[in-house]
Amino acid sequence: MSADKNENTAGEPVETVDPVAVAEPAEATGPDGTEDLVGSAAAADAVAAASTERSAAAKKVTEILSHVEPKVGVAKPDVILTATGVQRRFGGMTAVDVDHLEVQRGAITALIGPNGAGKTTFFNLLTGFDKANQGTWEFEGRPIAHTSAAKLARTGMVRTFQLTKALSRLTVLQNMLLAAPGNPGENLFGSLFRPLWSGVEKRNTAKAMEILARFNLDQKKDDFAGSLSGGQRKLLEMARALMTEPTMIMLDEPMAGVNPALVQSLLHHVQALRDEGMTVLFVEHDMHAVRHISDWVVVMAEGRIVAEGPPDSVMQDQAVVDAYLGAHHDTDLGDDALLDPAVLARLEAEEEKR
Ligand SMILES: Nc1ncnc2c1ncn2[C@@H]1O[C@H](COP(=O)(O)OP(=O)(O)OP(=O)(O)O)[C@@H](O)[C@H]1O
Repeated sequence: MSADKNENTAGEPVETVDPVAVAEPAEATGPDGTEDLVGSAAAADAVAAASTERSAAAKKVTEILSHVEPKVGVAKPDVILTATGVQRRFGGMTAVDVDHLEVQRGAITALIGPNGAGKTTFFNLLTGFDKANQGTWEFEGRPIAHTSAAKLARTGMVRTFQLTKALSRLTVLQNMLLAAPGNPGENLFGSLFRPLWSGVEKRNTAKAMEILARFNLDQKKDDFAGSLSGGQRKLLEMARALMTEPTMIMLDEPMAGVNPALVQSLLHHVQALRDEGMTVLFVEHDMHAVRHISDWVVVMAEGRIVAEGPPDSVMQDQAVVDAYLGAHHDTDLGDDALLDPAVLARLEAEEEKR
């Protein structure tokens, strides 16, 4: 998914959104070089150990979803987000044509599909970054079809953004503060009242540092965001989103540009969001990631949802294999061998020595 796709080339109006989010087109994520998400052998062991155990939250959501029939548009027991009859056309081409989708609260749902399937467009519609030609959708039972991304964030649904060039020139901490609700960029009038603002700033700084520590980025608070590795950038994107204390977090390709040796660590962080009670929806091309952490997978092809269900059964669905792999018969739909904790611990240790 690229930031330029957020723009509507059909010349139709797109709602004004948070300037943090759309300052400039995203640049490619960081180099594939050394990353230090896992700072020590002990930390690597901890991540590996955690990845082998399924959390209570994971087990619970798996149990709940095991009673849901894996068929397109199926009703879920505890829905946080619903989309119905959503269509988005560009000229004569229908990019999105979704009859019905329900997203289960507290689950990690992956949105996958081949290139051009409509994932980005659907994701942009859901998150208030584009307008549908028709359709309705609800978040927490409230209609959100005409709600901007900034307003959505205030209601508890937030999406991550690839770090733009402008944000890369700010420090890690400045990035966090800019993402805080009520920051001076969002409310210039408020920033005129310095004493009032400085109280907010102190609280926001404390909150930012707490979140950065959780992602092992607190030591980097004064570094320019642009100097972070690919994996650290992805963590900063997640950290920024958490500044709004969301109930649902939408992740834009969380594994893109991340050194494969450190994907496991990132996956662990995404799972932790679910384990804390957040609902996660993510668009992703990395099938290992999808298989490993998703509780539910939604597959798009040619604008429509062609399958949905638990990861293992969806990946074996013939319609998915046909639609998804039509053009790429050699695509690996998630070989778990790569996720073997021992292999990963070794890769991470090697990476650390470099
Ligand atoms: N702003 C736009 N103007 C015109 N056509 C667009 C626009 N955005 C997307 N499309 C078209 O809509 C279709 C769906 O694109 P979309 O980017 O949503 O797919 P995707 O599944 O996210 O693909 P990828 O995996 O490559 O990111 C494509 O044919 C694309 O060319």
